[in-house]
Amino acid sequence: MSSIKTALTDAISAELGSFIVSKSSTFACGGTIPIQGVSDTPGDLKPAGITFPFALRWDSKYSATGVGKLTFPVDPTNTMEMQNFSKLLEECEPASFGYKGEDVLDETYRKATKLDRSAFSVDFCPYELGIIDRIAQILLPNAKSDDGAHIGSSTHGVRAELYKLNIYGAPSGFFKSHVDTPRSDLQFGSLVVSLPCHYEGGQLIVRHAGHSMTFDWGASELVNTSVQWAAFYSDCEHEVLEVTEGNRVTLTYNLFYTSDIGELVGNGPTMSVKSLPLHSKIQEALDNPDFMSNGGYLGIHCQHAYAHSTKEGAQQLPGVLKGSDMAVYSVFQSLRLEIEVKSVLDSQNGLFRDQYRYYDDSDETTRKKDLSYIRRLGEVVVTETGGYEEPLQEIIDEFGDAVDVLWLTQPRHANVGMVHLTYGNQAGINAIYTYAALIVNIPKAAIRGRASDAASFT
Ligand SMILES: O=C(O)CCC(=O)C(=O)O
Ligand SMILES: [Fe+2]
Repeated sequence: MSSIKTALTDAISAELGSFIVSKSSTFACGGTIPIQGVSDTPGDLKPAGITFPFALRWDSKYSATGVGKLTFPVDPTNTMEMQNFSKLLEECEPASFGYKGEDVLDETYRKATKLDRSAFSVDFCPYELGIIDRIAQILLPNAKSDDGAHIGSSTHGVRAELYKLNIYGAPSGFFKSHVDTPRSDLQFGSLVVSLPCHYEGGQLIVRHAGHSMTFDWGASELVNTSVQWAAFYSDCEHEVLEVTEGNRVTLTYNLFYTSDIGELVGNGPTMSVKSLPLHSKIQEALDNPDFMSNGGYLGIHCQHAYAHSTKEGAQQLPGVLKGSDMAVYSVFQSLRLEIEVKSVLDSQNGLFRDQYRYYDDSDETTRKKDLSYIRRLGEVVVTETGGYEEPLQEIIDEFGDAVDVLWLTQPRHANVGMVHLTYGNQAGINAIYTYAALIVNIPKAAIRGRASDAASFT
């Protein structure tokens, strides 16, 4: 690789690195909604951003009517209400969690109780209170290109689906670090709503790419008088620390994309793409005829997980790119470079090392390079071609195009993207992982600045 190319690539990589870090801080958001007044009058207008006390009702075997009722905020001085609260605690069941496709009960991993949504109803609506609009603004940036068109030619809204009521009680309710299992390819996140009721501990910690956000609702003086909430991308690791006093009562919602809702919502913070240092670093490289003079591909592995190997998941991309992925996509798109989300075969785990290398004649120094195997998104490639423990060239060739990609970041989230037969001691089926990545087509120096005429991948 020429030294100019190396210098320019390093400059882009460094800038891209800090850009991803800065944009990676958008992975969770939260808020507080005070509860005021006592109005139960239908049609009484609630002032914006404020809600009235609300009731939870549940199927109760203790109640003569078959229905238990508790009003939030819970008043600890009201003996009747405290009795209702005790009944609720007794009638909740142990909460399981998903592990390798199974529902598992294991108190060393999660100690909490739950009511399924079919067993309760609650007079609380996150849409009415603006929570869902806020999530759409922050977590779905709906990036726009220069001409104002939405990326992926669609705008996305948020649909929140009530999932469970959970109680994490003292002395030791908790949920160890995990990621949530998406319930469909359209699920992108989770919303947790903490109902007003005294407790301590039980901090929710959400992590992504070296950043972490802590929601310590129990420590807030508003814990008794406000609804507090947090939403985050499903692929972000999170945990609930031990509750040391009281009961932490939450509603959880699964968050889904809705597609093509026009211009009604989603006009969240728009980035001024052209003023970004990353934009000028790439422009500088493109202006230099010695940078990738014969054209080629730049690759940026996605920082978030996507359902990139299913048809439904792939149909949503690139419109549903999250946080920093959408930001990076927008920068390259604003430079009028052809950029696509692609499925990349895992070539990092020594599978192809040494076997599949070639010499790049265009470089003065003959250096060995790894080829990347790239394909459109949306399906698991199944081949009956057999291999030994390690996949052979002919298997890999069935996956897609072998391309020389200049990678700027490391892979992160793997999906099974290809399966093939194995022989050896025992015949079987082997899975090869794929990663979702942004692949940018850099035109030859001679035609840069004009519309790219580069061919796209198959
Ligand atoms: O209660 C919380 O803050 C988070 C709960 C959670 O992670 C879950 O239900 O999957
Ligand atoms: Fe979770």
